[in-house]
Amino acid sequence: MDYFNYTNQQLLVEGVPVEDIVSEFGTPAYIYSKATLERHWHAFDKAFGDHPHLICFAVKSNSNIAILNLMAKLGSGFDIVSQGELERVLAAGGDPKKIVFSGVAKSYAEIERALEVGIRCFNVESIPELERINQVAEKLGKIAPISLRVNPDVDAKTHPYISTGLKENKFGVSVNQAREVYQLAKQLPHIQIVGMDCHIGSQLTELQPFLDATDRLLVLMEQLQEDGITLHHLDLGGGLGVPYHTEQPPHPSEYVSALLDKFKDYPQLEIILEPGRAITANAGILVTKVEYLKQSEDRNFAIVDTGMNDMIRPALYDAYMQIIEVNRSLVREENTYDVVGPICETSDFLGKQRQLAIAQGDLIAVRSAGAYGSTMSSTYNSRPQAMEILVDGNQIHLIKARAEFSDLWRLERLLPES
Ligand SMILES: Cc1ncc(COP(=O)(O)O)c(C=O)c1O
Ligand SMILES: N[C@@H](CCCC[NH3+])C(=O)O
Repeated sequence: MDYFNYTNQQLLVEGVPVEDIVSEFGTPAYIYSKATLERHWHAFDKAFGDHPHLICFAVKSNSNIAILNLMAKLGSGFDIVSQGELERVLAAGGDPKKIVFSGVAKSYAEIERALEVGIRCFNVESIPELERINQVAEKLGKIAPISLRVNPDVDAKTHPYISTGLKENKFGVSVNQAREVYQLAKQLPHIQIVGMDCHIGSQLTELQPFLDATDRLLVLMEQLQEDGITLHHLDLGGGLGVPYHTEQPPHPSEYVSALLDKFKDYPQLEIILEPGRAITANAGILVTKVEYLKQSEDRNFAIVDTGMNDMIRPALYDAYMQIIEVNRSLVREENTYDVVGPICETSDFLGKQRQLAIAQGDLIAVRSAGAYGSTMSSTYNSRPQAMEILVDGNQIHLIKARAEFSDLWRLERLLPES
């Protein structure tokens, strides 16, 4: 069941007309469906059956505290990449024992805080980071659980900016060096080796790169066994894509069952996944109002009240996001529009050359906006970020209000009078 659908040509979220939500709260607004978030999380979790596993939701895809709280209630773990994300997860009631900490630049303070709260493990991305973790753990009198992020040198066949598993990328330790690094880790007194991880990229639409990466990790895991190192878990990262347009990525259940095929001989080995986009993207839309329709010699522009400050994916990756009318019962002439925002940048577009039947004042929605939308937003041009709303059946929750203008400079200071 799709919780975003049209009834009488009105866009609804879990049965609630988007127009009603907007008339109460205004625009621009991210609107999420709780039932969709839950369904997507369960699709991963259930597909594992009895095999030991942990779904660690990638916080970077959507870090709204209400959504993290929802994930925590489902029993989810979390993949974090900063102390900020750690504090959010804790504030949302997440269990520290289910947190894995990725990222290439963990600071002393971040490592200290993570050890203090007792996270599940550090996904270590380099030798100097390993040494730093050992040093901080020694200072605190603790043993740090670690997994080594292995860069398997697999082409994820995605946009180059979101491909992470090639040897020219900054992430992880090369698959050829990893055995040595594990040897080093074994000798460090405040390090406990618990696993191995990889993450080869985001918005992957094919299974093969995931399977190739898994094969490489399994070979390495066997070699480590010869070296007297037994892993408790393998973490295969996130990255499963979603249909933004014409893509046909595998369903989470198909993806998990293809992975599980590789682990038939390892019934005790816990598998961790770090999905972000596949849980959140299609659980949210970004609703915006058409301020102006402008005709130039060359184009028709639909100028809306949100743009790259709230949704940067089209500007950053030339990403295609579907744009739909909220009320299709209105009588409007259909036209081809570039849908652009208010920001003073030529890259400030949400979509180009789109067929839309709209007039000034109408509402339109950017689909698949639940992932990497609000989390990548900014206040550029001093525009408060879009509010966030979660629909739960017939209940509508404002989960992030739109800032007042004065909030925008709350941390800034006037110079003293001279
Ligand atoms: C280490 C790590 N894990 C998980 C994710 C989540 O990826 P996705 O949202 O594509 O599932 C990312 C982002 O690409 C990541 O860098
Ligand atoms: N932010 C990206 C994905 C990168 C994921 C983080 N490693 C996107 O919107 O598609």
